[in-house]
Amino acid sequence: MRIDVVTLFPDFMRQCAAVGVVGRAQQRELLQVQTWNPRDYATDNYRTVDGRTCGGGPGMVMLIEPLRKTLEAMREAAPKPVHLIYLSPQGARLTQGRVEALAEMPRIALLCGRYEGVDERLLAHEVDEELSIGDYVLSGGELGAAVIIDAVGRLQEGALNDAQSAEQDSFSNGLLDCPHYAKPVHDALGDVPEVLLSGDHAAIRRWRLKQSLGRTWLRRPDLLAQRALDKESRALLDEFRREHAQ
Ligand SMILES: Nc1nonc1C(=O)N[C@H]1C[C@@H]1c1ccc(S(N)(=O)=O)cc1
Repeated sequence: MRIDVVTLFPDFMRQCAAVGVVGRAQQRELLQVQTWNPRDYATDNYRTVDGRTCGGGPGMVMLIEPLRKTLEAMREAAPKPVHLIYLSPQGARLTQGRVEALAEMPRIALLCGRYEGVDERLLAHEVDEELSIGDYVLSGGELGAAVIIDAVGRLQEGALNDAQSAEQDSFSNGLLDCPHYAKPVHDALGDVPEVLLSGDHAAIRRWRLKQSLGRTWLRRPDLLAQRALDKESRALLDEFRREHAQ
């Protein structure tokens, strides 16, 4: 998979994509992250990429022309058609479901706004999708781009080894993940739950599912409402609720 990033801070984006699982995915050529700096496509002597917002008021807006030239060069750099995503608080909220869909695409591009954002005409003409990582305003879209690169990059086939399997991740099955423990079995902070030491894999699976259901019920009931539960899950959640009520 190829991810192109249009950003005024290419070094920052390259560093974000160079570490950990995503960095390893790039080394294994499972993922390619390519940055494009609109300042390289500004034609005036000052390499201007922003302008005053029309109608007055504070703040600057990213100009059309440098971005249009940047996107043209980005599209021409590789034959694969590109799905262009703009990071903004006005976008649809990023979810794991959307991450999984994006991870299946051969090529996406991430447009990172700075200042007050990007000229609306450029957005209307060029952007395929607007996504938000949360209901707050950042100083740039780069952190949103980094989130997408990480969430999508780790899902590339071969990026995670067995110990890091994505299957158990929170949201991978629409539920929050269960709690995890490592040695020592006994600690001043408490003991590892007995069932995890039992070697009874069926009991461990049931315990983990019950904990996932219970945590989701306690912390994110909205996720539970979106999910049909099978007979086993309903029974385990009822058990968790009864124990929680005691
Ligand atoms: N939240 C976010 N999720 O992804 N990106 C986020 C973000 O805050 N980006 C900000 C730098 C850029 C920006 C873009 C658009 C607007 S605007 N005029 O639409 O309000 C304001 C700020």
